[in-house]
Amino acid sequence: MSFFGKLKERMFRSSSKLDEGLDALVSADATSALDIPPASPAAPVEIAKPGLLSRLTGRSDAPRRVLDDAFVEELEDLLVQADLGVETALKVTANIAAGRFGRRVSTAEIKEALADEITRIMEPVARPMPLYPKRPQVVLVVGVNGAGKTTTIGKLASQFRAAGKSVIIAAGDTFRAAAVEQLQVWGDRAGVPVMTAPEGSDPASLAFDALTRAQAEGVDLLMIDTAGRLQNRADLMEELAKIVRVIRKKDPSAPHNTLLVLDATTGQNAVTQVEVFRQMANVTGLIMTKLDGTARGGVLVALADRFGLPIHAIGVGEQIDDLDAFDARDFAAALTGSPD
Ligand SMILES: Nc1nc2c(ncn2[C@@H]2O[C@H](COP(=O)(O)OP(=O)(O)OP(=O)(O)O)[C@@H](O)[C@H]2O)c(=O)[nH]1
Repeated sequence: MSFFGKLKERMFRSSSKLDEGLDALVSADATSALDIPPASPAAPVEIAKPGLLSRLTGRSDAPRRVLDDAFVEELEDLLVQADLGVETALKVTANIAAGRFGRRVSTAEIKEALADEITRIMEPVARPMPLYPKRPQVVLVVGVNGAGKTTTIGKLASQFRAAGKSVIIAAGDTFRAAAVEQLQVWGDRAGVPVMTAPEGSDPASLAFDALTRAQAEGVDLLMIDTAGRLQNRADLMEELAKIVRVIRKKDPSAPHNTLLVLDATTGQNAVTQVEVFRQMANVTGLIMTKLDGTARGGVLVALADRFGLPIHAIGVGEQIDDLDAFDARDFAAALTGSPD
């Protein structure tokens, strides 16, 4: 199945609030759409004519609604509810209204305009994780507990292996035995060695050992998992800083990527997480998990608009191949329910 097909099917298994909301927005006024005069005499008159005439003229008899102040306000509200965030919602709505204000618009036109706006915001950030000739390339993976770090590392490792790269994983969340075990399971699935350390031991020392081994073996990629206990921010910050300090003793240019894994189902909370982790680490890219089965994917638009950080991939399921490259137009189409 195509990326779009899979994304659309999975993203909206739980139904898109945005898609349905847009339908409701326009049809809310549909009965009166035929009777309302255009707001501005200069505006083109687009009166829906049902039946034969509309078919002969090629015009759609889909419901239309005048794009007026009330419509703009409702659209803003809808976008805020869809997790785009207030700032982005206002900007996107203003851009859609520009040039259309006072005109009758159909749902299809609004969806297309919205998809275009979202694509414009997302296109610059839709970037795969860069691969460098530098060996080993050190990839630090950060994010709160449960965001999907372990799963994402497993999926990424599997994709890198399939692309012919050699990979080592370091299980840096040494405080949770279950997290280490889980990573080992993913390592086995991906066919990648996982380096572990005794429970409660120093993750920085594990990272150092893992980099030493990766250098000795000439491995292409070293992926370092980290803890995600945000409850004690100062400790976590120190832990991440120490990992970076220590691996830089072996390679001053490391880490080459710091990936922040975010859970789409947390909605606007993801914005706070980006802010917090950017203070703790030099985040170079994002991976958004659990886009399947959530109607909260709109937060990605807010993140792109606000931070401009590359979105390397999205998680659309729990299986090893459920990690896809991020495609701006496909995402916008899936989110708004506009045609592919
Ligand atoms: N539906 C779905 N579930 C996912 C996805 N990614 C991860 N999960 C699930 O989310 C849960 C948490 O994922 P983990 O990979 O354990 O998250 P973590 O960030 O490593 O969490 P800790 O191990 O607690 O630090 C697991 O049940 C995963 O199967 C995804 O893209 N879609």
